[in-house]
Amino acid sequence: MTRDYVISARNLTKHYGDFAAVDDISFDVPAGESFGLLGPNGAGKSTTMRMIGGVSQRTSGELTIMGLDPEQHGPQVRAHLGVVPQQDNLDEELRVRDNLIVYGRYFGLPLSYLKPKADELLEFAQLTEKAKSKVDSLSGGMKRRLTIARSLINEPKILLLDEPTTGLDPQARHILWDRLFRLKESGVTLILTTHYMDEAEQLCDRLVVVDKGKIMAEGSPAQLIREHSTREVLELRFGSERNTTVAAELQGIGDRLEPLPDRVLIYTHDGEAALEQVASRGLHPITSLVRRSSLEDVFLRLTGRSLVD
Ligand SMILES: Nc1ncnc2c1ncn2[C@@H]1O[C@H](COP(=O)(O)OP(=O)(O)OP(=O)(O)O)[C@@H](O)[C@H]1O
Repeated sequence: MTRDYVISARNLTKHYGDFAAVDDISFDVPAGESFGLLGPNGAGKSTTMRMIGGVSQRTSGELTIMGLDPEQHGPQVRAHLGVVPQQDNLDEELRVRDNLIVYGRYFGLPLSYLKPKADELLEFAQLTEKAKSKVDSLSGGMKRRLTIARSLINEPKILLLDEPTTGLDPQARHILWDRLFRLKESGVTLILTTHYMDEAEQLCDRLVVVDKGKIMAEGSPAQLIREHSTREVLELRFGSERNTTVAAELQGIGDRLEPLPDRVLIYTHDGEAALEQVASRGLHPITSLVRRSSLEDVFLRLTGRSLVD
């Protein structure tokens, strides 16, 4: 069966001593899909990525990449993979274009291929004008794009992206998302980890929600929201003292109530109607907001915690 999927994990487990960083997870990724692991810090996302990349040994379970076990066929598997690690590990001493060429040499690729390929990738990463700049003069977003360009030097079928936009400002994130979207359109399978629900919603066809090494739910962003949350959410702020105590007075409004330290969430199919009910009980929040449910709500529902600490 595994030949239908570019990645298959069965009961994949990784222990550090007694601690299960990845705890019996199974998933399959078909070719061309953009697949995400969404979860908070420490959920086991990077550990899973390292096992896929063949740089960390699993404790038990099965894992195949393009039908091959990365522990037994490391070089063949790596030839299909592009890897974008959580921390950029560019060669700061080298100029931008040379980073691509030197990296390509590790794969044994000839200069006759690498020179035009580097130019093509710089164009793709919108870094052509920076070709001769030193890496340390680039912004965070540019470094990230260069790392992605570098990961594409061997024309991988699968791109592993560990937290691709962590630490970037909104504009830099949007440029990056656009580039990743183009890669997906060109047929590259994207595997990404993120703790940003908006990133998961933007980029992932399908994702697994992970927490404490386990898969809590799996589906497309829309499916997950449909299955684990209501259509709308009414967010009320009563002030830090009142948010938790007011919950008793809100009982019965909407489908579910979630009192958080900074706000109260009311899950409902009709936020405006719920807000009217709140007012009819003589309760007056400082602010109120009706919004659509997001993956953040799914995560809160499944784990009782927020995605971002
Ligand atoms: N080499 C290691 N030795 C011991 N424990 C480790 C090691 N690497 C990771 N862990 C632990 O395994 C758990 C999962 O870590 P992992 O880095 O996979 O999480 P993550 O979901 O990627 O989060 P982050 O975004 O913070 O990297 C964490 O509790 C971490 O402390």
